[in-house]
Amino acid sequence: MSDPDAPGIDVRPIEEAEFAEWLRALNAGFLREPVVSAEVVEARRPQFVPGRLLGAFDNGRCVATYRSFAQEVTAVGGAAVAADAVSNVTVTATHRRRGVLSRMMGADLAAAKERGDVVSTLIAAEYGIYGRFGFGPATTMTEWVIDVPRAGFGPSRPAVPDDGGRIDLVDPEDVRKLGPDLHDRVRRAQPGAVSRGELWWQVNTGAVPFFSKWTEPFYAVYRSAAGEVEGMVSYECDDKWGDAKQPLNTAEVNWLIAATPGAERALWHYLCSIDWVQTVKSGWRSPDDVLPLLLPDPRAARITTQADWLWVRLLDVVRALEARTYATAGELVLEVVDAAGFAGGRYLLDATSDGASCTSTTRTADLTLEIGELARLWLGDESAQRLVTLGLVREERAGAARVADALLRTSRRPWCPDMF
Ligand SMILES: CC(=O)SCCNC(=O)CCNC(=O)[C@H](O)C(C)(C)COP(=O)(O)OP(=O)(O)OC[C@H]1O[C@@H](n2cnc3c(N)ncnc32)[C@H](O)[C@@H]1OP(=O)(O)O
Repeated sequence: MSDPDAPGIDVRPIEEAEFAEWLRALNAGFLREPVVSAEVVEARRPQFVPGRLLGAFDNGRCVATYRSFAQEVTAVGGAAVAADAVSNVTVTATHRRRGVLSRMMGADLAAAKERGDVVSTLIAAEYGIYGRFGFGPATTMTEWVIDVPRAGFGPSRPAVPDDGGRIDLVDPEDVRKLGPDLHDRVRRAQPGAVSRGELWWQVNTGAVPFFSKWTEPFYAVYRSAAGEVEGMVSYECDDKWGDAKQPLNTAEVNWLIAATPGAERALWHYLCSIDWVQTVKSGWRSPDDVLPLLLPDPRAARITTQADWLWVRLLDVVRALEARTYATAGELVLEVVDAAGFAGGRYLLDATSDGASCTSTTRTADLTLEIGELARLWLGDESAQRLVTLGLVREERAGAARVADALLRTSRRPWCPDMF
């Protein structure tokens, strides 16, 4: 596919023999050392799925990369929805702003629609990139830094959960064995969470040399009094000491998952009770994580990052709206505008406590909105009333945004624990 706007630049799915060159271009696009060892190429080879890795080529050199893969994202209520997850998007600096991303994105979204994927998902490097393609920020992420001495646990607290459970350090093999089932349980209960393939566990426990550098983290597992694995955390410490021989370690959480409130509380208490650790960095958490309130003094937790996280592009409004549950019963007519032509139309959402139906309708619309704004509402994170105030949703019937919020919003905010 050559394009009149960028003559000579060929955008197409790559061949497996081009994978190493594609990885080199990926590194160059992310401003990382533009070389890839044979070992890393082999470690990443499972990511090569025919047709799902796009590249742009100019004079035989790869100058842009784009990868999509099959994923499930959890809708409100727990249904797993088929997603086209987008990652590894780069256009080399020499070829930027000549429409190369637009061509790759157009081809991938069309293929995803054709396959029957309900949504496309991604984590955006920069806020301004993906809105034009119909994506909307559907979840938010918050990072906290905890000043451990100020948190108020005191030095005497043992790291034994107060509910009869226990915490043990385990090895990477244990994580690969115990993690997938636990994660499956967690993500199916968490709107906005996404599936993790087998490769995720290998990469994140150092079983395959995916990155040029790897530091082995600590892994701790929480088991309930009944012996069930209910929580797991991966964290690193930096072995820092001050001039006056005072311990100044930071424990930085790579990821923490918990299937029960008891496991969640116990793992944070554990992290805040490790001798020598003065600071705990929470990693990417839900904006309404209970973390600060778990501390005797919640002010010891300071927010260091708060930003958009999972972006969603609805490809099939009917299936997306029927997949989720609703807080109450009600009807809403949505005029959805989608310039790309994938999912626009006027839809009647009829929600009951037993499920919802969504059908094309000719009834007068209650709300008019772009497809990306519907993505913000889909997982319940954003408020239709706020979007009306922002001029991003138009109320065609007075009070319709309030009805939308009553139907769509959730008591806990959606969250995607993963970067992909
Ligand atoms: C899911 C992920 O992988 S996120 C990672 C994204 N990658 C990066 O950030 C790496 C560094 N950046 C890049 O590789 C490139 O600049 C990309 C991929 C962001 C954009 O690629 P390009 O080929 O330059 O984009 P393209 O020419 O198709 O741009 C289309 C439109 O998007 C706009 N746009 C592109 N990038 C940005 C940006 N970072 N911020 C705001 N607008 C942008 C362009 O201005 C253009 O707008 P227009 O149609 O009004 O003229």
